[in-house]
Amino acid sequence: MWRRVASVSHLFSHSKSTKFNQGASTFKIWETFTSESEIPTPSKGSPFVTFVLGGPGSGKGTQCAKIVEAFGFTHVSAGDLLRREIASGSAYGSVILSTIREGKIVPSQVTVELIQKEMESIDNYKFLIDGFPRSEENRKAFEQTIGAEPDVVLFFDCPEQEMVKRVLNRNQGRVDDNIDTIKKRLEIFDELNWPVINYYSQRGKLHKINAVGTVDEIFEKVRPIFAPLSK
Ligand SMILES: Nc1ncnc2c1ncn2[C@@H]1O[C@H](COP(=O)(O)OP(=O)(O)O)[C@@H](O)[C@H]1O
Ligand SMILES: Nc1ccn([C@H]2C[C@H](O)[C@@H](COP(=O)(O)OP(=O)(O)O)O2)c(=O)n1
Ligand SMILES: [Mg+2]
Repeated sequence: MWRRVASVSHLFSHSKSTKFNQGASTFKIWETFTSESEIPTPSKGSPFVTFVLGGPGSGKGTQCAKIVEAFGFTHVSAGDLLRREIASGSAYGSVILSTIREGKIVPSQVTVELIQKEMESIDNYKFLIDGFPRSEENRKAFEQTIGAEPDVVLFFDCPEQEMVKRVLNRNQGRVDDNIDTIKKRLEIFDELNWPVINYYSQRGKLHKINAVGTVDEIFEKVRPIFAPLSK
């Protein structure tokens, strides 16, 4: 069952009543997950949550688009939600912008609240949460606020040099896609990502994917993970 155990609604003005905290009919926590080759079978009405991890430029967003197409997931990108918040001119926009520009991680309550609102607004039960959790703080905030764990965690493992090359060629006009910010992002990624990876590895939820190769080659490594799910 998904339940909100800590309210962060003081950060944003919206209703406290959510589809995630309305009782036993909603969302299940998968406490154990024993085999890396098996995924839990989702039941209609329960969310199937996949966290998508990897450094900047490792190909998370690109692979998410392929997974959406093949398996009918809804893509929820933490970075996109934060950029949307900046563009909306919200009170938090300028703080989010300066945090991203500095290559740092936005406070977890802000990001989790945005993810939660987005999930609540979507009429699907299969979610890809891209670029989250980027730290143990992120991970714990999601658990505490939403009261759930992911079913599957993908980790796109990519050498730094390749990530830098891809980000510098990304051409999306992002404030963090410059060499100075990338260096900081990679340092922070190196410092904060591994505890999250270890956590999910120990819980048998982690699928580590070598992210070097063509987009299609990488997707062929992703596909079998979700093959048991129909679209
Ligand atoms: N396998 C790949 N090989 C080469 N370039 C790639 C590959 N996957 C993605 N890219 C490109 O690298 C850049 C970063 O990819 P993206 O999916 O945005 O990564 P992330 O979301 O992890 O930062 C994009 O310009 C994308 O088109
Ligand atoms: N969980 C998250 C996700 C993103 N952010 C911020 C900090 C990140 O550098 C930016 C951009 O994230 P995004 O996932 O879009 O970046 P990449 O696709 O990995 O290049 O957003 C965050 O603070 N916390
Ligand atoms: Mg991305």
